[in-house]
Amino acid sequence: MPPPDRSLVRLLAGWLPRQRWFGGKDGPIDELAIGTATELRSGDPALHHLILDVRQGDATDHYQVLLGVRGDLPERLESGLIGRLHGADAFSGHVYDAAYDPELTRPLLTYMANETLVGPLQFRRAPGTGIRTDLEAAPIGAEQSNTSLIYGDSYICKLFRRLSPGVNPDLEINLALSREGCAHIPAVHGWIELEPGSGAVGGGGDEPVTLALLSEFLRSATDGWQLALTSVRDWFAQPLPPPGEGRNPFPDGSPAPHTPHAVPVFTADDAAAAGGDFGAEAERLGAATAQVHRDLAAAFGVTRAPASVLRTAVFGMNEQLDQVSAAVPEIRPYAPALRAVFDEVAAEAGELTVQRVHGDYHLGQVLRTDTGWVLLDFEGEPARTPAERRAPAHPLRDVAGMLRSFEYAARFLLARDDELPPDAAEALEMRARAWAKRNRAAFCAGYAAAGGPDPAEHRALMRAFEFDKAVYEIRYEARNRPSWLPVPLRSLASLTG
Ligand SMILES: Nc1ncnc2c1ncn2[C@@H]1O[C@H](COP(=O)(O)OP(=O)(O)O)[C@@H](O)[C@H]1O
Ligand SMILES: O=P(O)(O)O[C@H]1O[C@H](CO)[C@@H](O[C@H]2O[C@H](CO)[C@@H](O)[C@H](O)[C@H]2O)[C@H](O)[C@H]1O
Repeated sequence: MPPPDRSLVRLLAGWLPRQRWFGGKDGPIDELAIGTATELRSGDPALHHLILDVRQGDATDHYQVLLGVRGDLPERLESGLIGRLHGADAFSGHVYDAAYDPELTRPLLTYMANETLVGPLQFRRAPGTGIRTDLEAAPIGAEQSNTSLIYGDSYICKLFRRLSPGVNPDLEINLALSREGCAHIPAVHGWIELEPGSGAVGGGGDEPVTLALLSEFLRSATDGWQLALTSVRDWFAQPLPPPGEGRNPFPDGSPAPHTPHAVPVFTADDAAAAGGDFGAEAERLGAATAQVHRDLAAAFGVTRAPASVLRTAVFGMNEQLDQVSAAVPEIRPYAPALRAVFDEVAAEAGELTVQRVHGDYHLGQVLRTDTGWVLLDFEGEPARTPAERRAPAHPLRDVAGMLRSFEYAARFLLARDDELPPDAAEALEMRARAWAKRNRAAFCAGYAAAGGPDPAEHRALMRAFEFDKAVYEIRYEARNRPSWLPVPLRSLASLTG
């Protein structure tokens, strides 16, 4: 019989690729090893903290797993089952994802409150805060790149799944923005890190490696994606006008659709009649975004980047497009139009002012609380390298990310419904365009009015950033959520058409 740790490795290698947060779905795992294993609790149930070193081709990634071990596994924990091991060592019994086990996740709060050190793990409490230790955790149900636990209704603890060397930008930026007194982020209460120089996670130099972030849970907040979708649903549900009575939805002169279900102009009155208009919220979100950009500039500084930096960035855009075209054939018809937009920016490239930005900005990363918008998840795009995520960029990259998200929200219901009769689909496509147009404009107006660079004065750059993000999204959807692929594809068809 193989030694138990080899059996554990085999179980983990079968389980890992099925996890939503696993970033290597493109290819097989060539080798999996347990990089570090730290026992956080002995007995039954036991808790082990593992860092898995996962080699795929030439690249090795590092994933964090909280591993529970129990003799008998209660039914409520079965969804996290990784497998069963027999033997006499610490891992014998049912091994499972302990993120789903409140008995095992509760001690993490106690450790953070007491700033405990266990082996290479360092539990930290944010300066000037206390941490309650009597709360039970439940994992959040959302589709995520990481796993977040909600403790009572007080805290949310994000366990980073794919680990990067050094301090995670989410922690780094949240701490820096707190110091600036930024009103648009949740309070940081604590974090977990791997001591500097542990050698795990590809070195990490003299910086600790961030493993988890504990923040204030904004219980009464609703995320921007849900709010936007509600508004789109209301707009789609407006009764269609009788044939011939439709008005052109595009005041800028685009041709009226040749359909008996032509849609009305999306004026503020129409929107109010539909209920749930998002325009004023989009404008406030634009203003909050500009304020966070201002605080990021104050915390980390700004730099003047020569034209060559933008040309290099455009080279990267074309390179990403090549890679995605090779992997996802559906993007190929749009490639010439995308390349033309990228090349236009490269030809006109001048000096740019760059700074730290959000990096993966979309409606799912913002929460509307009773008092205003709060921004979350400053980690950057999961597929980028740690250096790319921390590199200064033009703030309009974030604006472009959010404009993409308005496109997504507008088309989400449509692109995933094959059942619509063709003329209804055409009419709803017009409504989707009108909704996106209205909210994109409101967001940009709020952003510029609050002091951000005016997107209207940087049209070519905005288009390049937006198309680059769309290319990223097409790869993201193909890899992670293939049934969503029509959403960015339809939006590309509309934006390049
Ligand atoms: N402080 C918070 N309060 C309430 N909900 C939160 C908070 N932080 C995150 N969330 C919820 O968790 C979701 C995922 O959080 P996020 O930080 O974006 O994780 P991931 O990197 O895994 O996508 C968000 O879309 C939001 O709905
Ligand atoms: O939030 P994450 O850091 O995990 O970001 C990744 O997943 C996002 C989806 O959950 C993805 O965002 C895309 O889908 C959103 C709707 O679900 C949409 O609002 C965004 O505009 C779109 O980009 C994001 O790209 C990815 O990095």
